[in-house]
Amino acid sequence: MVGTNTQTIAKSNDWTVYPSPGFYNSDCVLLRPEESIKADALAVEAGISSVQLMETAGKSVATVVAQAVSAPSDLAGPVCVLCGPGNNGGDGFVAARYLEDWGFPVKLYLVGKVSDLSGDAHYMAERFEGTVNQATPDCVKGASIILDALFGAGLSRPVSGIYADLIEAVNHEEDALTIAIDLPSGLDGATGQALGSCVKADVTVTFFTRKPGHVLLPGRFLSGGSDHIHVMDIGIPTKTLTDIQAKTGENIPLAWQHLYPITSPFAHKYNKGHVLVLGGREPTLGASRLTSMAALRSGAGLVSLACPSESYSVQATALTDIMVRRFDSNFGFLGFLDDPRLNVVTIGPGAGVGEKTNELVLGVLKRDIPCVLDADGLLSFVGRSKKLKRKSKGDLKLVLTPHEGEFTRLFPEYPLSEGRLMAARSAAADMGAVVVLKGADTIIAHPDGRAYINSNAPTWLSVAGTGDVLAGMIAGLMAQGMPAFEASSAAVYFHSESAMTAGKGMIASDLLPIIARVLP
Ligand SMILES: NC(=O)C1=CN([C@@H]2O[C@H](COP(=O)(O)OP(=O)(O)OC[C@H]3O[C@@H](n4cnc5c(N)ncnc54)[C@H](O)[C@@H]3O)[C@@H](O)[C@H]2O)[C@@H](O)CC1
Ligand SMILES: Nc1ncnc2c1ncn2[C@@H]1O[C@H](COP(=O)(O)OP(=O)(O)O)[C@@H](O)[C@H]1O
Ligand SMILES: [K+]
Repeated sequence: MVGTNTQTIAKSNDWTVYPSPGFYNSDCVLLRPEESIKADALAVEAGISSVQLMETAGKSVATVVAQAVSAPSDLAGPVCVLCGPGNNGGDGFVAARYLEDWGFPVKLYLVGKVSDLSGDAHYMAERFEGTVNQATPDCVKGASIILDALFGAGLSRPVSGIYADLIEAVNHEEDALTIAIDLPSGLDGATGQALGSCVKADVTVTFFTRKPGHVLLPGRFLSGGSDHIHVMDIGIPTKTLTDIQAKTGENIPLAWQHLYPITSPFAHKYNKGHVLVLGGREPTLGASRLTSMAALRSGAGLVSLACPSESYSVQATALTDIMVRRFDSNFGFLGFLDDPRLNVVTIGPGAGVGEKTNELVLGVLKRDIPCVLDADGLLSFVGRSKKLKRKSKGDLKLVLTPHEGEFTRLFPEYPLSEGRLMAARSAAADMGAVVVLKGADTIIAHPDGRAYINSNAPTWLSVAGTGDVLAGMIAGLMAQGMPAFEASSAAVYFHSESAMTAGKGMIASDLLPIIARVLP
């Protein structure tokens, strides 16, 4: 892992000054359908013919099919290739040609006529020497393998009519191995949502990079799951990514490892940051304890838990490694902020929803101290989220970590029904803050439009208190100088890694000792 110590971490959020290497790397970047069509066009401009791209794409699909079976003679039924009206269908014709050459029993079905096809797809259809059959819903019956080449990046409206009937027939054929070319037909590659009917693929073969729809849910599952999505190199030069300037990526270490705080040999607790967590009130006292311990386990030098007098003795008794401090009024809490070493405040877990919490948050923001706002800290702003707005110039100082329920209440103007990615991006841009929209495909959005989609969370991470742990991890990394967007992304990734290590049946406090083991 490449790193830098906290002394050298740059203070800027201008990503043209600090380019995120992930957006220029085909392993990390996720190209939206129109961006992937642009990548194809840029490759053609660079001198690679579009026919060659399609030839390589179709051949790579055939290779994946061939690798999935030990020998063509092992197949009980044919390989059914379903071709649609565009270039995705063209890929299907190429794959069918190779598979026939290699001795596979191929049956190709087209919606419409060869003469309706145009461009490269028409050219590839002419080159196919086998029979072109008319596609009907019955055609996939008894198939051993179904190659789905109906629609890819060019899907432009909800699927209906004969296409919907075909897709339903494909999904009904449960014994067949369904392999989607580029995208399962019907999947919106930008949002991960089905547009009308959608193929449920076992395997997806895509080209150059993954697309957001392969990582967002339900698209990831409709594509066969992360381990069954193959990305094939078809000769598109990586340098096209520099021109495309895509802003969506998969949340993997490549995205942020260059800013990860590596502890210098001269480090001591006072230069590894000091996190202040607002302690809770009855009955959710444990939440802020989880947050403060997670911040400490993530490498913060010092963590203090500031508790209202009524909960002070319980919290002080329960915690050994955290400095527990008492306050009697909001004024008292804000007094803690005068400590110049304190560099991140976390408010929310178990804090209580209402005026007191609202005032505390506004007091922190007024002092311009970096702040992670979770749970009750967010809910205290329902109906008045505009008060959280930050100017997005300079360092980002605010991270909001809502789950879907909190997001919907806080930002009714950005409905999740239009896609989680878009909703998180809009809220981040509006608030001038990092928005971490939690879920099985957590999205980390920056006000400038960049966003990472997380894909390594196991289902068992969804248990009470794990969100409190995440808030502490984000604060812990920010305290060590990692910029808010990258700290949030890294924390989300390692939070899921910790859950993977903890295993099924884990509870939130199990994560705490594991965090330090999974962090670099
Ligand atoms: N352009 C290139 O150079 C390459 C393209 N490739 C393939 O080309 C695909 C993109 O090709 P296209 O842009 O032609 O798009 P598609 O083949 O995905 O589909 C576009 C066609 O479908 C129609 N259509 C869209 N939505 C529909 C709906 N709901 N119901 C009925 N018809 C609908 C459109 O009118 C158009 O005719 C990629 O997904 C990939 O598979 C690959 O061959 C690699 C190279
Ligand atoms: N289906 C799921 N699969 C994997 N992780 C999930 C799933 N649903 C939620 N999570 C994760 O579990 C955590 C729950 O956080 P949150 O909802 O804030 O819970 P709490 O408030 O109880 O701590 C988040 O990190 C979220 O991303
Ligand atoms: K397809």
